[in-house]
Amino acid sequence: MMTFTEQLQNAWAQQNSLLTLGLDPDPRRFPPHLQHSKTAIFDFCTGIVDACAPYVSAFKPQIAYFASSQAESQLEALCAYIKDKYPTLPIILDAKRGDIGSTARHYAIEAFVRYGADAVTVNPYMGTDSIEPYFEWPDKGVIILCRTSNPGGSDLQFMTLADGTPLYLHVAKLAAKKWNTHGQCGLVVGATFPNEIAKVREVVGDMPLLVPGIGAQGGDIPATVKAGLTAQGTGMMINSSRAILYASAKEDWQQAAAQVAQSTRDAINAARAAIY
Ligand SMILES: O=C(O)c1cc(=O)[nH]c(=O)n1[C@@H]1O[C@H](COP(=O)(O)O)[C@@H](O)[C@H]1O
Repeated sequence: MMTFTEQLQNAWAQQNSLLTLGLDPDPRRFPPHLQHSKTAIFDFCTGIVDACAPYVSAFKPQIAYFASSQAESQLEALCAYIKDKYPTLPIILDAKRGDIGSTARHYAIEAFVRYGADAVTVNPYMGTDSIEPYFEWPDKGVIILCRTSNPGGSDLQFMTLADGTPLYLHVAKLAAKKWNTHGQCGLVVGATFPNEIAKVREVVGDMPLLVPGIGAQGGDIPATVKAGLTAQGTGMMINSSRAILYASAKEDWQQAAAQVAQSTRDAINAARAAIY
């Protein structure tokens, strides 16, 4: 079996894309003809996945959007659909879980066994023992919150330790030096903070970065790419969700989503080309 990072590297090259498609299905924003079916969430997400697959290198379903609609079975079906139709494109389950080890083990089973995800996002603020259970799956990706894209991300993550290191950089160092024993760790660093992306890149070598915050949150693509690219010209899963998913709520919803995915991929690739 391929590891998450091998899968990711292959997908970056095969697709010539660093774009991750975020799957955050909000039924109120679906095209009206899809809204009333019992499988609306599955139908919408698979429609978007099929339209956008040529332009992306990973999929990131956000679990809260499914759970809040009692649609976990549709998330299971969606993950199975992606595995079957796009087996080379990794699934990152965005769950941001964090809990004591015995409970975290169940979150890991949920992500890797129930949904068959290739990677999961986790919250590291309960410490080492809260993320260790995920490492019992040595091939799976564990993507750790570091410098999140939201405005409140600065409240705690930007506080400085006694030696002057900001907390988010301390997390990056722990991830690179202590937690990355299987080489399958990644870090979340928001596109809304390109300066911090560059600082994280300096301390973590080629570790993959999940970078949400372009599109609906207004992050700057060239600045983001410049700050986070590795020497190989890859190293980033740049996520966009709402700007692609809800490009149109009319009959052209799939074409409109594909168009935004394509132009986002192209903008990222133009920024890569300007550097290498
Ligand atoms: O872990 C994440 O994916 C995440 C971390 C972060 O710092 N900021 C952030 O926006 N996200 C997620 O990334 C997605 C961003 O969605 P859009 O703003 O619609 O592109 C959402 O699913 C968020 O939950």
